Amino acid sequence: MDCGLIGRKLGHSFSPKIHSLLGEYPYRLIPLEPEEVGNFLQKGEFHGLNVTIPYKKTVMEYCAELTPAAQRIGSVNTILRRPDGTLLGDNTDYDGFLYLLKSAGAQIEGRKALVLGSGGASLTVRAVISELGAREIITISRSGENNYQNLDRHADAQIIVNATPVGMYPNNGVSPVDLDQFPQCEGVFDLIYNPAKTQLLLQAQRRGLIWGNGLGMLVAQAKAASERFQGKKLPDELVTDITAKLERETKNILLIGMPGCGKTTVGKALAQKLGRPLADVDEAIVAQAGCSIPEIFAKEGEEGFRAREHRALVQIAKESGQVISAGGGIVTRPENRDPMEENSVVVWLRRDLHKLPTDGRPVSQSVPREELYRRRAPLYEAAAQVTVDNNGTVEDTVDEIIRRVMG
Ligand SMILES: Nc1ncnc2c1ncn2[C@@H]1O[C@H](COP(=O)(O)OP(=O)(O)O)[C@@H](O)[C@H]1O
Ligand SMILES: O=C(O)C1=C[C@@H](OP(=O)(O)O)[C@@H](O)[C@H](O)C1
Ligand SMILES: [Mg+2]
Repeated sequence: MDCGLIGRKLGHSFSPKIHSLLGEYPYRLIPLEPEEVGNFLQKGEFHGLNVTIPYKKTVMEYCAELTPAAQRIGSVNTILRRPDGTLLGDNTDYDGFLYLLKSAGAQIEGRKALVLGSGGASLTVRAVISELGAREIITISRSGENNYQNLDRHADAQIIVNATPVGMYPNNGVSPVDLDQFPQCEGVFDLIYNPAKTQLLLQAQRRGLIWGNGLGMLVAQAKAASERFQGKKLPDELVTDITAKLERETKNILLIGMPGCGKTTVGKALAQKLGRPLADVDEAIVAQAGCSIPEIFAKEGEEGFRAREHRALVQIAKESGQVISAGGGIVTRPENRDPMEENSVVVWLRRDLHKLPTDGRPVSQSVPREELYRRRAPLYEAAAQVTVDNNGTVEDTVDEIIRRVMG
């Protein structure tokens, strides 16, 4: 049984990995140029396929039959070869988005929904929301009747779904809309999964709304496709388990804590043990500035250093799957919150104050450690999801972080 994914650019697709966890069948990435698609489908050395951008509509004419979901959405993301050799076009993005809403506990019935974007993903979203009984569905597009200039018409929206690429890696940190414009909003969903939390989702989370990103949707559409490939039902827990696994593997582990508590040292050992790349924010600042941290403080003051630190963090934190050692003062600037939270599990490393060195650390030299700790402990506490003591050996600390973060 040969399966795979066709599309134009498939560089870092998660699909082969997800399908390897869903069943035992070969699943290949098959990048095709537009003129190759027809021939590939007709020649037909495959049992089942997934289809991604830009061919979800192109493939429809090669399918002898379309499922109701594929017809309604007007696009095909899953193709199945039938016993007589003809192709059935289906759409499991529908199942994927349905899962995303259900797993987040969203209530759609009777609600007014705004769908940002008018492309293929938007069609899927609208089909699902309509099926779930939304009261009104408004599509926002750049040049349509309802656009980003007249969002005030829809200030009463209760559900917002981002089906645009705005905020997607590498353009992190921007949002298609400001949620403050929607005081009645209850739930926000973003089809993007890199970063794990777009700026839109960070805003939703801070407001205490129901929210979800596109990773569960990606896994759930793959599971629905895999059920069709394998001709059998798969347990729903597989979706939750695989999503959690991918999340653990892609999220950065970001170390924060008092200056000298061991972020750089533990970070190195942790990265090595996990086989992950290591990024040290202070090292990036020094490399960029071409001089040492005490020199930066002397020339540009703490303000200058913090501005450099923020810029370095923004660049580093948008990459995935790394270990990141921050500088001790990263939590003192509110603008660092979004980049720290978008893609990382934040770990607060604690080491007894009397063990903390102060050399090469201008802040530690000007403020006594106890006083600095008094000011900063609440900030570390608020920023961290996990707290780990670093008073034993470096190896013990590394193992404890792995145990707590990787489950
Ligand atoms: N668990 C540990 N055991 C022994 N020494 C440690 C431990 N953790 C850190 N250190 C030492 O503490 C000093 C400061 O560590 P460093 O990694 O530079 O801290 P930070 O990056 O948090 O400022 C270094 O000399 C380092 O070797
Ligand atoms: O605590 C701070 O304000 C600082 C900590 C240092 O990093 P370490 O925590 O790695 O020493 C470095 O970023 C700079 O000297 C400022
Ligand atoms: Mg350090």
